[in-house]
Amino acid sequence: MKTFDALFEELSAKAAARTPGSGTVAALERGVHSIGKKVVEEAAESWMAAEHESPERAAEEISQLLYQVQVLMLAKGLTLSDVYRYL
Ligand SMILES: N=c1c2ncn([C@@H]3O[C@H](COP(=O)(O)OP(=O)(O)OP(=O)(O)O)[C@@H](O)[C@H]3O)c2ncn1[C@@H]1O[C@H](COP(=O)(O)O)[C@@H](O)[C@H]1O
Repeated sequence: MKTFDALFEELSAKAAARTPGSGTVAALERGVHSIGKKVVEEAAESWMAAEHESPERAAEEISQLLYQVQVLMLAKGLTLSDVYRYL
């Protein structure tokens, strides 16, 4: 099972290598504005799934939110440590 930290490592490597075919690389090329909208979209879908759907569906939407948050971090050049220091 993939963890938050392992996913960030994977996405960082793909961003650095500009891996062809990577959706993450494509999202980074679209930029912060586009990624920000995906964060908001997935946050709303997580909320709606939590209110109206099953725990499994909520978990699926939340996983997509976590992914989009990591893409936003990469777009801003942030590391996990940059964020964790505020937890
Ligand atoms: N966890 C995710 C993940 N969650 C969501 N998404 C993408 O985020 C987008 C949002 O999904 P939506 O629900 O909005 O679906 P959609 O409306 O059909 O998609 P869009 O039209 O918005 O693209 C989709 O295009 C998904 O591909 C993800 N893309 C990648 N990952 C992970 O990131 C890794 C690297 O991915 P690549 O960079 O594509 O190789 C993968 O191995 C996965 O583990």
